[in-house]
Amino acid sequence: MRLHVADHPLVDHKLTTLRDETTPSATFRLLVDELVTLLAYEATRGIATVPKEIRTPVTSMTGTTLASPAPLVVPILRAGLGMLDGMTRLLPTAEVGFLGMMRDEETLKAVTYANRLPDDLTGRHVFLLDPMLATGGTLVAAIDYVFERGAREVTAVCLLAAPEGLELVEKHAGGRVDVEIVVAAVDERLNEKAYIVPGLGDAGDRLYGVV
Ligand SMILES: O=P(O)(O)OC[C@H]1O[C@H](OP(=O)(O)OP(=O)(O)O)[C@H](O)[C@@H]1O
Ligand SMILES: O=c1cc[nH]c(=O)[nH]1
Ligand SMILES: [Mg+2]
Repeated sequence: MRLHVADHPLVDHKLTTLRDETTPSATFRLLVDELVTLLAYEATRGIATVPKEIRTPVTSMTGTTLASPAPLVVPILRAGLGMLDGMTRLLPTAEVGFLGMMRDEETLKAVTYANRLPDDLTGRHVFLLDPMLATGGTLVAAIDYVFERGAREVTAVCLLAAPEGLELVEKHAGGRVDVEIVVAAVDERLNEKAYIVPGLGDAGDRLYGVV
């Protein structure tokens, strides 16, 4: 497993406003979108390409284009949905699948309640989108889900990760070179309710309201 922590003043600046409890939903959504675009640049660094012959107005040349099959972007509902537009803006040829997962706040286990993904993901590079990697239960389940369907490579794009969650993913997929996590920041710890500290609260609620 590879971990990439974004180290950029713009990311830190936007993340600070995102964390601020006085930031309203509308601004929160805008910031998530902007942050994902910045992270997407890093997350797509290893994307497969093939040479492409083209003619410029001046001469012919061998350029580069994305390889087939197209990458699959999978937001993990609800909160991951707030990251979708920022990702597809940079990767417009990607296809999109959906995974609905929620953490049971009693057991902290991830429960899958919706799945709209192709059954066969053979050869696909899957980008999982979820702002929060807390205990890691949700991400581990999502990684298993797409690998069981034949995905070639998984890149998880998250805003915040807790060390405990990274450890769980490492334990589960540590030996795999085909798993990468790209994150804006790694926070201090989880609190007694398994919320990330200092964190930003419940990402889904801050994006879409309390359920
Ligand atoms: O790492 P874990 O401990 O599994 O927790 C992280 C998960 O919790 C949040 O979703 P939540 O269950 O709150 O659903 P929501 O997006 O609908 O709010 C978050 O968006 C992750 O999916
Ligand atoms: O801090 C946390 C942990 C899980 N889910 C969230 O939305 N926030
Ligand atoms: Mg939530």
